[in-house]
Amino acid sequence: MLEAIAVSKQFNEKKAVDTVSLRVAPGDIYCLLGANGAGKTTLINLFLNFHPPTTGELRINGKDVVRHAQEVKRDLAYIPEQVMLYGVLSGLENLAYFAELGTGERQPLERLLGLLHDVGLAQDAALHRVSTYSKGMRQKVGIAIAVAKNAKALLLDEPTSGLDPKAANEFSLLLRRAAGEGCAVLTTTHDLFHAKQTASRIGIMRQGRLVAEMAAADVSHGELETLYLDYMSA
Ligand SMILES: Nc1ncnc2c1ncn2[C@@H]1O[C@H](COP(=O)(O)OP(=O)(O)OP(=O)(O)O)[C@@H](O)[C@H]1O
Repeated sequence: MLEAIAVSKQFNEKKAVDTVSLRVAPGDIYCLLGANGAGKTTLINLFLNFHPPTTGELRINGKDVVRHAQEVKRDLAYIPEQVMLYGVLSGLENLAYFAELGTGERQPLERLLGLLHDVGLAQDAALHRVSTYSKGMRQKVGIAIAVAKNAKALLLDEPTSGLDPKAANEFSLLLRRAAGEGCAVLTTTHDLFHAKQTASRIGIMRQGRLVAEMAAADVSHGELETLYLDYMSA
């Protein structure tokens, strides 16, 4: 469970996040939409405890992310726009390293290969250096790391930007699978189509505020686009 409770973040004169409350239950995929500068990344970074909120509270599985930073880290996985992996290591070696870092235990080779297979990374590719990978392949290793860690909460910042439609679709399926295993997923995106395809809930941010929330099933692609543009021009 991810919870933001009346969270604000002020940077000097700028209120980047303004009194935002939201909740992402286990099994939910919550997509945050909003124009450049709306505050989406800042909200993700607050959950990651990259900086503390000015007011309000953020909780992961009921624990305050600032006061219980170490415990929360164990439950959490993060996939930024560019997944940070060691380029000189293979996908398999990266997974082995980060899975051990995340769980404190060395993972058996069969499990690691199984995870990479499950996220759709071919075995020969898994043995190549990550520096030769496409963005989509790096994202797959990122998801495999999150699954290996048994993350209860998954945060993603524009994960599908720059992915081709097939890779973006595969990525959506992987997110759904992670959610199906009980993970609470919060992701930002500029891609309305991806949001509608992937999310169970959609939120729209504008100038730091969460101005709309809806169940993805309650809107068509067209309605979501109209609603989004209405909010952006309001
Ligand atoms: N560390 C910082 N110091 C000062 N201002 C910041 C900082 N981080 C973000 N901001 C400001 O906060 C506002 C929200 O930025 P944020 O990156 O959260 O927006 P966003 O919705 O993620 O935008 P984008 O879609 O372009 O990624 C912007 O006006 C930005 O300039």
